[in-house]
Amino acid sequence: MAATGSVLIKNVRPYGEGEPVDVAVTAGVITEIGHDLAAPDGAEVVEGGGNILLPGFVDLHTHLREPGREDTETVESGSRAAARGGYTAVFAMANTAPVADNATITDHVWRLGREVGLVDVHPVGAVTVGLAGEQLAEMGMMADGAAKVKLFSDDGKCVHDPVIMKRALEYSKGLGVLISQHSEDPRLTVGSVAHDGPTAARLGLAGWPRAAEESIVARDALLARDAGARVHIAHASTAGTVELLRWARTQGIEVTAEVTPHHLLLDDSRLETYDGVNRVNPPLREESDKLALRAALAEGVIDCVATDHAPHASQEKCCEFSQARPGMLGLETALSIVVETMVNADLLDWRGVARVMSERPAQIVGLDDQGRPIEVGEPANLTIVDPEQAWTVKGEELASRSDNTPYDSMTLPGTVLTTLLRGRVTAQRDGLSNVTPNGGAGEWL
Ligand SMILES: NC(=O)N[C@@H](CC(=O)O)C(=O)O
Ligand SMILES: [Zn+2]
Repeated sequence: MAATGSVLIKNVRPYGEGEPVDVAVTAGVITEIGHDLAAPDGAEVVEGGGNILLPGFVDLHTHLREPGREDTETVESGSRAAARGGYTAVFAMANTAPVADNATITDHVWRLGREVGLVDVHPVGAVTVGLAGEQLAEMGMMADGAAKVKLFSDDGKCVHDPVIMKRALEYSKGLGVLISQHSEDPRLTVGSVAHDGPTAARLGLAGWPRAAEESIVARDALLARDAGARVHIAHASTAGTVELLRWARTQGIEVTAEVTPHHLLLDDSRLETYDGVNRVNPPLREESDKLALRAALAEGVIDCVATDHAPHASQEKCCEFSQARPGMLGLETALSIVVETMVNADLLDWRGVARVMSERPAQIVGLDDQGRPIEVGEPANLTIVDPEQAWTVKGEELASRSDNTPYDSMTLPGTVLTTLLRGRVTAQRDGLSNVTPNGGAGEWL
């Protein structure tokens, strides 16, 4: 019998640096890193094929849809999608049905995640009851529950009332937790479906102005300053938000921010087809915003990548653009989009990928067992990535229960081969690029 989590990972290059090494794992912890290590008795051997070893990714923004919309995603299907994407921890947003605004629900989601066991599922608690923006939820009860909720958000909706947001920030400081704000002034986005720019005007789509986001980012930075609290900006989407973050940092205000893969790769030129798959909140912006977001991520002004994985049923996405639900899948394609937009553009090296996909998100929420360096004594939350191997996305083949990926039929660079959670293999592709005929990505085992 192999000890729990007893694995020998052969032939991998931590952070893509140096000669390949072996990594031995016992009881979920890295016990040795070196050349030609012998497998401990009964250990599972994972062949790395000379590929890159990174710390497992941490997603601060995942929609798992359980409870309530299990037809589109469950904790299990979303966990599988996460593991295949190289993730070892995800933060499951609170806009479920019922809303995760109390400890009964956050603890329920946490337990479901534990039972599935493919990824650490950290439920996000709602900031306000029912996401209605009027009355603060019992944040303390959720923080003290079994799930030990660390991140709170009304995501999908903005905590719009400044008085409520001020109070929530004060509470979050006292509780040692973090609020992630979906920055959108709802009075500026009534009926809006697309970025407020020339494309939307030409296509006759109601525009969502940059100011709807930026005014809330600025306001919340000031509220955080006055409360002496931290605040996190979900899915930053404009060049102006980048400038505001930069300004806030110069003031010593503790604002962190995430960017989604789709805002790094796509822009509103995608809307020409009126395909509902491209509808998302905040909307795909202009090329200049996209380039500013990439530069900000490289520079560290934006801290991390978060997927905003938002599964929807096909009948909710296939309709006329303005009727389609906003949101797109992200977990299984995030690494590839980061490779395409950041690594292949020489904006990030693999240390940088580890920083934005794993280390910074873990630090931002205060996870002490994720986003750790690949060193002896650290938990073996790891992912092996083949940078040379491309794969073609097929919506219906994804582990997600939904198939609303904007990358359907696209061939993307960079493939996740194996993911390990505390030394246990949670996802594995069959075959490595150097052994798979045609260099195509192998099937998931
Ligand atoms: N991003 C989206 O367009 N949709 C998200 C909510 C959100 O993150 O705003 C969803 O829950 O579907
Ligand atoms: Zn949102």
